[in-house]
This record gives sequence, structure tokens and C-alpha cells, in this order.
Amino acid sequence: MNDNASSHPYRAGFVAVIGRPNVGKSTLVNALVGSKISIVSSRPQTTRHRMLGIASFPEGQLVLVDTPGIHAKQSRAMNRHMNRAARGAVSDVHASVLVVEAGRWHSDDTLAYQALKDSDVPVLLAINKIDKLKDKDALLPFIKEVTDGRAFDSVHLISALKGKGTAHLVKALLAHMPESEPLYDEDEITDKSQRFLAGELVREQLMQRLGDELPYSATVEIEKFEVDGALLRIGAVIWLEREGQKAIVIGKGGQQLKAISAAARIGMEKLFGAKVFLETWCRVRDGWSDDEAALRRFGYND
Ligand SMILES: Nc1nc2c(ncn2[C@@H]2O[C@H](COP(=O)(O)OP(=O)(O)OP(=O)(O)O)[C@@H](O)[C@H]2O)c(=O)[nH]1
Repeated sequence: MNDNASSHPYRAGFVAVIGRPNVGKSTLVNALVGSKISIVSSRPQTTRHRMLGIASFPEGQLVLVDTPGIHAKQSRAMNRHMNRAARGAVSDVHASVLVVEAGRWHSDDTLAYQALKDSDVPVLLAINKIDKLKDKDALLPFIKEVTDGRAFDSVHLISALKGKGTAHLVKALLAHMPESEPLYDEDEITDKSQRFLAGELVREQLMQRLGDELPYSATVEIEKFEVDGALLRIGAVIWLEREGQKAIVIGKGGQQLKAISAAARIGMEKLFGAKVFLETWCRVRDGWSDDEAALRRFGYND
């Protein structure tokens, strides 16, 4: 068994990070892992897949299961997939973190809480975005409101964005993990391939730059991922649902697509520690986000 300096046993296990869309789950996972493995945008429902973030500390290892936000609207196949991925993550973990936004409790928070309570593992509450609250005195009544009639193992006030309060949350989570050898090498940060992460980095730029003009259904497929000496040659296809959406993504004189590619390439170079040559194209396939077979082709497997 791997003992640290103070001879506490090394602990390692799985933690589900659950919450409604846009509360900061991916930002929290990235903060704990120390690298940007999960994409972030101000648009709700950015995270579509369940992915593992591996956070290693001298005292132990947390394998964080980042999930799509749980929400009540399930009309499209894509949304049904996202809810299934989030609920599936709750089984087989040692603890869960329910992430909520400071000052606001939403009916979808109740839905997420209920999914956790049915799971029989310790639930820690992380009240995120405390940096946004002008009136810190409002926190006490909020804590009282959200904990009234709901059982949490502990409550943590955090700012995932600024890294505030996260050390305390890590300590509390590690205490719930079983004694174990590390589950992953300490230099591993995710279970997803570089190919997958490359696609997500392009999608992040689409979400961030195009905001509400962008159809929610846009997705990215990596057609080429080749190692060429010290260079990575990556080819990305942006899939859209209608011809008219292409003009939005490409922009005047191709400027928008150029900016998307440039920013995604910088993100890839940072994450992969290698020079990247990135090519991007737009293609159209009608109605794919409500088509279960197309979803599987684009990697939305349960
Ligand atoms: N001010 C502030 N903003 C935050 C904090 N954490 C996250 N955000 C912002 O909230 C937005 C949503 O963050 P995400 O991490 O994508 O949220 P998510 O819960 O993973 O969202 P989904 O993928 O939609 O489920 C982004 O604009 C983040 O920068 C925080 O601690 N403080």
C-alpha cells in the first residue's frame, strides 16, 4: 500500500460530478485535474458525454466522472442520451458531488438531487460560483434553504473558476474513498483519447464564438489524427443540420471558421504538448441530432 509522508493510507476511488446544465461541473473537474480536459462554455448543455478526469494528489486519487447536466426536457434523442449518461454515472462510484449555483435553486437541481439520493453513496454539496455573489450574507439563508429536508454528507462553498474552496472539497472526498493503490498512472488525466479531446476543443470554440446563432446540434468528427514526427496532423469535420447553418459557421470570407480553427489549435497544442496542423471543414447532414443511428456514429454511445 502506497503510504504518504504522514503515514495516512493512500485512498483512491470514483466520484460522480452531477448537476443541472451550466452550474460549473466541467470547470470543477478541470480545476481538480489541473488541465482542461472537459470543455466549458456559458451555454447550457455543453458537456454531452460522460468522461473521466483523473486528479492525483499525494494523499490519494479521485477519478471524477464528469457528466452532462441533468435536465427535465428530453424531447430529442440527444437530450435523452445526455440524461442517461448522467444517471448512469451515479452507479459504481464511492461518492457524488452535487454542484449547484450559489443563490439559485432550480427545479432541475431537485431532479439531480433525487437521482443521487436513490444511489446510496455519500453526497457532498458544492455550492459553486460564490465569486459571483455580491452579497455574501445571502449565502447563509441559501445554505439553510437547500439543506432543509435534504441530507448531504458535507457542504462546500467553492469557486471552481478561481480555485477557491476546492482543496477542502478534495480532502472531504478523499476521506470517502477506499484505501487503494492508484487506479491510474499519476500522469494520466483522462480516459478519453487525444482524438476525442481534439474534437471537443473544436466544439468548444463553436459554442463559445457562435453563441445562440449556432444550432445546438452542431457536432465535430475527427476524420484524421496522424503523428508526423513532432507534428500532429488533425482533420476535423463540423457537422451541421442545414445548408444555411454553414454560412454562419464559415463567416464572411471564411473569417469565423479561421478563428475557430486557430483557437482550437492553440488549445490542442497546450493540451497535447505538440505542434498541431489543423484542417477544418463543414458538412451537412439533415436532422442528425434526433436520429439514434447518427448519434452512435458520432460517438454518443451509452
Ligand atoms: N463566475 C464563475 N463562473 C463559473 C464558475 N464555474 C463555472 N463558471 C462558468 O459557468 C459556465 C458553465 O460552466 P461549465 O463548467 O461548462 O458548466 P457545466 O455544469 O459543465 O455545464 P454543462 O456542460 O452545460 O452541463 C462557464 O461560463 C464557466 O466559466 C465559478 O466558480 N465562477
